[in-house]
Amino acid sequence: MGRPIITPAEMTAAEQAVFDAGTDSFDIMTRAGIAAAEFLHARWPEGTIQVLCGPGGNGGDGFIAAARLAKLWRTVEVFCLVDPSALTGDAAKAAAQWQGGVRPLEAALSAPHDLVLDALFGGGLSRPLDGVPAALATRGGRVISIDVPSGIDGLTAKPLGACFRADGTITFSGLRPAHVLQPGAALCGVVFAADIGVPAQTQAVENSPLIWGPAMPRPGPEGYKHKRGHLKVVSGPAASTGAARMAARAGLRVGAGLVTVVSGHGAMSVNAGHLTAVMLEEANSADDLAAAIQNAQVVIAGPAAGITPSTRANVEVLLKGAARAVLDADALTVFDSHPAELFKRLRPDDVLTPHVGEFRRLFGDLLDTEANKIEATRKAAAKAGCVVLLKGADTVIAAPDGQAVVNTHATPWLATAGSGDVLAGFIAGLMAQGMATLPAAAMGAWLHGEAGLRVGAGLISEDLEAQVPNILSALHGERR
Ligand SMILES: NC(=O)C1=CN([C@@H]2O[C@H](COP(=O)(O)OP(=O)(O)OC[C@H]3O[C@@H](n4cnc5c(N)ncnc54)[C@H](OP(=O)(O)O)[C@@H]3O)[C@@H](O)[C@H]2O)[C@@H](O)CC1
Ligand SMILES: Nc1ncnc2c1ncn2[C@@H]1O[C@H](COP(=O)(O)OP(=O)(O)O)[C@@H](O)[C@H]1O
Ligand SMILES: [K+]
Repeated sequence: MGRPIITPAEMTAAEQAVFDAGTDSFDIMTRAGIAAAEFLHARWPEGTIQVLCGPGGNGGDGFIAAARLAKLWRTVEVFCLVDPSALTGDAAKAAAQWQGGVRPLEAALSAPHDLVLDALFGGGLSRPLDGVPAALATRGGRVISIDVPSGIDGLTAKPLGACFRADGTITFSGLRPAHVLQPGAALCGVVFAADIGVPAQTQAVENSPLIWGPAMPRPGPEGYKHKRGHLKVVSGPAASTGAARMAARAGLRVGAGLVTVVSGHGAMSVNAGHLTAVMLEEANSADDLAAAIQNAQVVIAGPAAGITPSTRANVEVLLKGAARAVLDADALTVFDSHPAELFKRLRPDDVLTPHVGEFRRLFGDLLDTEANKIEATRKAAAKAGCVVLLKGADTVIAAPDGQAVVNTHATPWLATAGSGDVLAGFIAGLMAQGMATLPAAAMGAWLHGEAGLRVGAGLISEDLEAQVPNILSALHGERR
């Protein structure tokens, strides 16, 4: 599985279960502090360290880490927001482990150092940083944060105000939403999740080949094209056919055995002039489309389809057929004033692939009312009754039963016209070969990100599919 993404509430429940089973909470804090010290020491083996401790558990981890770093012969100075005599519980016990002096936090502002270990606030952040913590957060320099960079809310992934910008973050048991969702994720640096013996239950994971690798389609010696699935892509009108063709090529690249663009008469000649391995079929009415999709396993509708009554009629026809549907772009926007008309037709194995604008049109203000993008996408999937993939630097894929996968394996170079069409093609091409919708969406998003990373600067959407053979060969362990 990928790394679990745990909410603070799930973490608290996991912690409680461990305590109920007899483990001392200070033992857990000790493991956390030691893990933090070892993470810092392994990655940043040189330089003097300022450890900044807050008044709660995060500060407790900091004191334990300071003691461990000193044992590793690192030069450490400890600064605390409150007088150590004011600390209580495990934090007080942790402070007692630190043999050196403790200076007031303010003194850190002018003390020379190479690295900062930020142990001010983690899960207990209750208000924006102010005063000395805010000044320390914004002064720059190399920072390693414990749990989350102080000032960021672990659940919403949003800074409450001033916050640290870390080069590395060590957290425990799994990731928090702030480590994968923006804007928090961009402020965490490299994130390491240490096992401290507190296993948490969650339905959200970070995307990884570990999730879908075992289900990757791969033709055997008995394979032939009809066995690898038939994907059909509904073309836009004559002046906007490129999106459907890019989706179609992407579907073919990931292994669909047959891919056909279904086009109205007016766009036939332009499609015919541009298609080679992808086939072409004419459909001029809803009935034609219903007949055309009968031999398809998966259909894509929406890319550059046009916000027109015929796009809406096409979607309604598709959702009556047996093929699973991948609906993107205009196929979503045509339902913006009556989304319930779409939702009642969707089946659990269909997938919607909105960007944030399209998501808001269908699902209203979920992104504002829910705690974070994972929760918003989950609610959307439950409302729509199918898989929803909400695009972005943090792409969230959720199923109606609450399972969620977050893909951060991507690059901002993917923010370019047509890149979403290619993503829809990857997902649909994998589904056509029989992959279940959620893993196909997760694998499609990962492939899309990997292709984007390989192309890098200068990327245009047409470049993405050419990366697929090398990526798939690597995933299948085949030499090229
Ligand atoms: N969960 C786990 O399994 C494990 C958790 N562990 C560690 O414990 C951490 C959670 O500890 P925690 O609950 O004590 O909260 P923490 O973040 O230290 O802060 C609370 C204190 O800060 C204060 N305060 C808040 N905001 C403030 C502000 N802006 N400015 C000033 N003060 C502010 C707040 O005051 P209050 O809101 O009560 O007024 C309270 O005194 C967690 O992040 C992890 O590092 C590990 O040890 C092992 C496993
Ligand atoms: N900053 C970013 N970092 C990583 N990926 C991004 C970023 N911005 C956009 N993307 C990805 O690029 C694609 C854009 O899709 P979309 O908005 O539908 O564009 P289009 O409609 O032009 O195809 C999505 O897969 C999205 O996740
Ligand atoms: K912190």
